[in-house]
Amino acid sequence: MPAFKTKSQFKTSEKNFLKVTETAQKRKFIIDFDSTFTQVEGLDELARIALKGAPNQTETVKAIKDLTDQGMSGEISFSEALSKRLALLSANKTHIEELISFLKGKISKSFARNEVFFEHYADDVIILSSGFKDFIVPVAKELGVKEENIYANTFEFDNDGNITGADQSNPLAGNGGKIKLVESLNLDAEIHVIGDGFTDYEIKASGLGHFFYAFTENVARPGVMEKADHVVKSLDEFLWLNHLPRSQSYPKSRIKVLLLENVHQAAVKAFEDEGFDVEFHKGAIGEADLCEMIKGVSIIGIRSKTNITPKVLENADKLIAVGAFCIGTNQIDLEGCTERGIAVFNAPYSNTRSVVELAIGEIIMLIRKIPSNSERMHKGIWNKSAKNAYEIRGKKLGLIGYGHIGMQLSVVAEALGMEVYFYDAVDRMPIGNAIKCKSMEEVFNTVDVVSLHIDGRPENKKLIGKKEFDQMKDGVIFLNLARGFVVEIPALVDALKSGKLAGAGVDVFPKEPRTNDDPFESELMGLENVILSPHVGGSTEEAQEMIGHYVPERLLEYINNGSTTGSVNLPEVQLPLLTDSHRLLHIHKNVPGIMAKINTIFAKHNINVRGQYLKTNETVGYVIVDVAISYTPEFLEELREIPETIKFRKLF
Ligand SMILES: NC(=O)C1=CN([C@@H]2O[C@H](COP(=O)(O)OP(=O)(O)OC[C@H]3O[C@@H](n4cnc5c(N)ncnc54)[C@H](O)[C@@H]3O)[C@@H](O)[C@H]2O)C=CC1
Ligand SMILES: O=C(O)CCC(=O)C(=O)O
Repeated sequence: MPAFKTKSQFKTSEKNFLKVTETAQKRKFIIDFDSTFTQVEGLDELARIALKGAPNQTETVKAIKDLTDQGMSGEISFSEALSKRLALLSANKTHIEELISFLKGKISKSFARNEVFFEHYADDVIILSSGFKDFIVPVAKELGVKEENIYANTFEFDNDGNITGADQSNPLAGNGGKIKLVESLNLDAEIHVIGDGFTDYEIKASGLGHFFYAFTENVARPGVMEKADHVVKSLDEFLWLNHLPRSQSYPKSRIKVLLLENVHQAAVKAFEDEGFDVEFHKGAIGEADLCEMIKGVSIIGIRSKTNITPKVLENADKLIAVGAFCIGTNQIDLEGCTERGIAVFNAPYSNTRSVVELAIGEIIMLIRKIPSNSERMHKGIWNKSAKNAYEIRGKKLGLIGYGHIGMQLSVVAEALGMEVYFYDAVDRMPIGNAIKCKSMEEVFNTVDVVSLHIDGRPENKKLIGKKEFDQMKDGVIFLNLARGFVVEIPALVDALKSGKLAGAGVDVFPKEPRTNDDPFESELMGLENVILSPHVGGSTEEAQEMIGHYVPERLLEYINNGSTTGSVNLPEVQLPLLTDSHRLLHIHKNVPGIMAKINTIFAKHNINVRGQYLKTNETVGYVIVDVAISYTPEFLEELREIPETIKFRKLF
């Protein structure tokens, strides 16, 4: 799904609507080029290209960059910065050609996705830059800026095409150049200036501009930001503030995404590429801190150790969606999320194989007594013996929980020659030759290896205790790679010490450290033939990368399009792409008569409905309506004010 609308996706009706909603006041938009229209500074890049391979390249490029920064932040005068930079450049016309093609790929992301604005306001967009027309014109024209509206310096060349300086007759080559230039234009309009530098602010300060917007998508200069009427992280924000045609109904740079527990960088990139305001933390966050951090956050990404509790939700004033970058969702108050219309997504199978491989590895290691052998070897003790070491071939594996992981483990274990027995709370079809048992006890009485693969629902707390260990055969191997709280640890310790269990593999614990800097403690530490691992069943590069793509895709589909595919708590709806309409997303309490109320409001306002979708579960209903663009704010307000409304969003 394309993240943003392209120009061609804005049909005539939408453009007409946008025309109607324009303010009567004539506006001109004066836009800076370097680090605003493009992500980079043209002269810095020209230096990099021209000095490629030169012995002093690094120092000279740095010196030029420093001068750019000093000039932009107002530390030295503009003309001083420019003349010093030109003196350091050893560039010619060929380098400019290379620069142009480089800059075309470096147009600021929020500019590139808002071609509709440049098209609509072609007569009113002015590029005003202390850079050089030689490279600005071809790049700005990419978005339809008119050449006659581009004001910048021009290079001077010698006969061999080498840059020798700047045309000094151009007012932009000197101090206060932007002010002089705007003055000369005699613009009879409300002037909005957008830029990242001090000279952009000076237009407003001189009284020639009405508003100054510090543009921080590429570079944030505190000295400039503090002077601004508005600090805008993207062009989307500027367009939204001014009710101008744009590709995002609400600027993504104002939507905060909080990613915790070191989720894969692919996730960070997915949100940053779309312009969201992303905050990333390596560790989990405790309830008290999270209650503060969650304020203003629209999307949160967690793994298994951050608890989204009722108290956290009480503080979640803007939360739209939760992404669990794992399988389990027991750490999330799902009921609370549903009541608040917060969509929860997880990654139901991206790490399944990783857990299965670890379980197989641990079964082999434990049945061969490798942990105790290895420990002795590290102490210099050689004890070569076959006593109580076995093959897994022909042994009986018992699975408690026969879901995604249980089933895949069943297949792999059979391929290695094990016989599989399983018990699941739900009537599951056996895969391969696996044998379904009627109870956990039946499994425990039968097998040589017990492996837990149940989920973390509250009823599973302390599912396995003394009684269950007693039901197992003597000398069994026991694995818990599911959730720590499902096993009574003192009972497990007793079973290991008494020899009832011959060994155990434990990956999950009732109390796990929140970060890698916190200590781990457990009564299981130091016991013979026990493998302890720090909840890494799903922690492989492959699984984490897959999850890092999968979960953001679900979240972005929901945020951008309204689709709830894969949601664990909201009714699932897979929606078509939105074209030439506005989409209204209404989550409401699922009570009798609610649809009648919604439809009455549509009828009263004579709304032209282009598509309607409805799905419900026991608690909530999710209705999505695509409408023609000619509706009124009162219509939206009435929908929002239906007492049963939980959440209401509009997308275009
Ligand atoms: N150690 C790790 O890093 C990882 C741990 N996990 C844990 O593994 C669990 C299982 O994952 P999947 O197989 O993908 O989940 P799943 O939802 O596909 O399967 C769980 C199965 O357990 C069954 N079940 C639940 N309670 C039961 C009970 N008391 N008795 C019998 N059956 C019961 C369910 O009916 C279901 O079939 C996850 O919920 C998660 O807690 C998952 C991934 C990584
Ligand atoms: O990788 C994690 O943080 C959690 C893995 C897990 O337990 C799960 O996927 O449910």
